[in-house]
Amino acid sequence: MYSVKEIFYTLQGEGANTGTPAVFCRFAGCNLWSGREADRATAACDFCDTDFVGTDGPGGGKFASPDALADAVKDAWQSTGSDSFIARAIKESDPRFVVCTGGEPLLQLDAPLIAAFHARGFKIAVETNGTQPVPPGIDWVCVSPKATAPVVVERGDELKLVFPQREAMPERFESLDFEHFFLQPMDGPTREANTRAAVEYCLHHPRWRLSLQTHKIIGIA
Ligand SMILES: C[S@@+](CC[C@H](N)C(=O)[O-])C[C@H]1O[C@@H](n2cnc3c(N)ncnc32)[C@H](O)[C@@H]1O
Ligand SMILES: Nc1nc2[nH]cc(C(=O)O)c2c(=O)[nH]1
Ligand code: SF4
Ligand SMILES: [Mg+2]
Repeated sequence: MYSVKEIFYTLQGEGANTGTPAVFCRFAGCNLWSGREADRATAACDFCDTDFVGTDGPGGGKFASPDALADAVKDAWQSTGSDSFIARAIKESDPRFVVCTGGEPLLQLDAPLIAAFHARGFKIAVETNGTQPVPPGIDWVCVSPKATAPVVVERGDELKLVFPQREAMPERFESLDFEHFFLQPMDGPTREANTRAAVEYCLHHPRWRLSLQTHKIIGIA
């Protein structure tokens, strides 16, 4: 059984794949925060910008099998919500991309679900907090470490650090085995100052690049 908050089709807004069309599969639940505001101040991760509680979002639900969830993701591919726009011809040969996020997706994403996505022609990306081992077969691994939480994932495609975090400064991570290193300004009341600080850090440490949450800038999901 998989618990999914929401499934939606949009452009990846962050990191090296920014601008890439993808189905987002947002799994419910996280090991670093309950998702309740009352617990935020004492949570291991206290700046989360996401509602991942329950299964009540668009396309969300409880899925009894890998095939059921992978079919729902496939049905969401190219579902733009504006059907009158153009007649859509979905080519089986087109690349398909699913971003598994949450919540913490690696509490639920397992080998049978990876196989079910691949069987439907999807490349699979994951957005993870790095505290859970990554199962084999995932095509793109994005790790976003959180201050006090132990990181067990030491390699991947991109390391995307929300900045600044007092106990997770970039120097702690730059010896890990990632292809891309990004700083993403922490959204919230100090977002503008955080953005200026991230720009400054990248200018002084050029192996780090800036990741903006472009979907928020342009007002898409
Ligand atoms: C909501 S998390 C879900 C996936 C996973 N639990 C994780 O933390 O990577 C998706 C991405 O949003 C980032 N994020 C969460 N809250 C943020 C905030 N306030 N500002 C900027 N990025 C944030 C996370 O660091 C992560 O890269
Ligand atoms: N457009 C868009 N891109 C994203 N990249 C990572 C997201 C996430 O919440 O994991 C996200 C999201 O919520 N929307
Ligand atoms: S680890 Fe990810 S999903 Fe969990 S609270 Fe932090 S940002 Fe949100
Ligand atoms: Mg998001």
